[in-house]
Amino acid sequence: MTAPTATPETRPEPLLNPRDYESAARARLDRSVFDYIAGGSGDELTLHEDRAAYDRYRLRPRALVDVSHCEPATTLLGAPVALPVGIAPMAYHQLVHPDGELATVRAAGAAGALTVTSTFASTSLEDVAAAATGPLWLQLYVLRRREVTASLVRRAEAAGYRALVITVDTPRMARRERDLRNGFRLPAHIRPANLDRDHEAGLHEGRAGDSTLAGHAARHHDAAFTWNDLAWIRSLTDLPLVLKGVLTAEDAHRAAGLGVAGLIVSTHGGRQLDGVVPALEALPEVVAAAGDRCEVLVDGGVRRGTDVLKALALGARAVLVGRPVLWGLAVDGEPGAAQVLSTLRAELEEAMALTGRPRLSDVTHDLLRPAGAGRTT
Ligand SMILES: Cc1cc2nc3c(=O)[nH]c(=O)nc-3n(C[C@H](O)[C@H](O)[C@H](O)COP(=O)(O)O)c2cc1C
Ligand SMILES: CC(C)CC(=O)C(=O)O
Repeated sequence: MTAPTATPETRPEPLLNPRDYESAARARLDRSVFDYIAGGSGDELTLHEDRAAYDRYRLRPRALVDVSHCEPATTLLGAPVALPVGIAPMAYHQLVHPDGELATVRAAGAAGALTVTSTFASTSLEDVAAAATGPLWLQLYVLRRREVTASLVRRAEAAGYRALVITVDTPRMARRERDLRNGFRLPAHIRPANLDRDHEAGLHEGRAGDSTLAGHAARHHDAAFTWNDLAWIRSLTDLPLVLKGVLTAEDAHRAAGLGVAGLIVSTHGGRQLDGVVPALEALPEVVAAAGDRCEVLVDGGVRRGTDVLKALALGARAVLVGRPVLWGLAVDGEPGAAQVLSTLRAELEEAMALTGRPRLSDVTHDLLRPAGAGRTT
C-alpha cells in the first residue's frame, strides 16, 4: 500500500522523545493545565537543576563486551518488573485525557513497569487496580482526618496494592507562581475520586492570584505528621512502607531504622522546596545511609535512557518518571503513555549496549565521571 502523499509542510513530525511529547502536549492543553504540570515552585531553580544534574555526568563505556542481549528486568520490593522505570504518582490524570489513570496504568502494565497511584487520582484506586497488569503502589498524603488515611490504607490492601508510598515533602504545598498567576482550579468534571465530598469542596472555584490546590492542601494535609506517627501507619497494615521525598542521609538512616522498605529520593519534580539539593545529587548519600536496609529509587528530570543508567550507576534501584507520562497521555491517551515508556526502555537498552553493561549488575559507579573532571573511581 502506498503511503498517502504528504508534502514536507503537511507531514507530521514524528514524536521521538519526551521533549517532543511535551511540545505536542503544550499545543493541545489549556495553558493553565500545561503550566500546572510543567511548573515548579519559586524561581523554578530546582525544576531546572533536577534535570541539569544528569548532564553533569559523563559515561565511561567499556568496549568489546558481548552486548547481543541487554536485560533491564529487575525486582522492586520483591515484585518482578521488566524495566527499572516506573510511573511517579501524579494527581488528576484526567486533566490531560478522559481515560486518565486507566490509560496510564494499562500503558505501564504493557511495559511491565511499576505504577504509583496518587491519593489525588481522578479515578478510584479500585478501578486503577482492576485495570492494572503490573505492580501497583499507592501514594499517600497523610490527611488531617486520620480516618480517611486509614480507610485509604485498608482499601489499598483490599485492592491488591503492594506498597504504600508516603510523601514526606508536602506538609503544605509550595507557592507555584504559574498556578497563582493562572488562578489554577480543577475543571468541574474532575474530582479526587478516592476521597469523599468533603475533600472536594473548594477545588473547583478559583480566582487569579490563587490556586485551589494549594488552599486544599492547606486545609487537608496533616502538617503535624512526624516520625512518631509513622508507627500509626505501621499499625494499620503489613504492606511495605516507602517514603517519598527523602533527600538526606539523616532521614534515610532514621527511616531505615524504623523498618521502612523503600525510599524515593525526590524534590517532587521541583514543585516543593525551591533551591533544595537536586535529587540526583542527593542520591549517593541516601544510598550510602540506607545500605542494604531499603531499596532506593529516584525521580525528577529523567528524560533519557542515559539518565536512567546514570541514576542506577549512582545506586538507585529504579527511577520514576512523572511529566513525560502525562505528556504522552495528553497527546495520544494510552498509546502515547506507552510510547513514552517504550522509548525510555529502548534508550536504556541502547545505553547498556553502548556502554558495555548488558546486565543491571554491571551498571556500577565506575560508569560515570563528572563532566570536565578526571576519573573519580
Ligand atoms: C502534575 C503533577 C502532579 C503530581 N502529583 C503528585 C502527587 O499527587 N503525589 C506525589 O507524591 N507527587 C506528585 N507529583 C510529583 C511526582 O511524583 C514526581 O516526584 C515528579 O513529577 C518527578 O519529576 P518529573 O516530572 O521531572 O519526572 C506530581 C508531579 C506532577 C508533575
Ligand atoms: C494535588 C497536589 C497536592 C498534587 C501534587 O503533589 C502536585 O501537584 O505536585
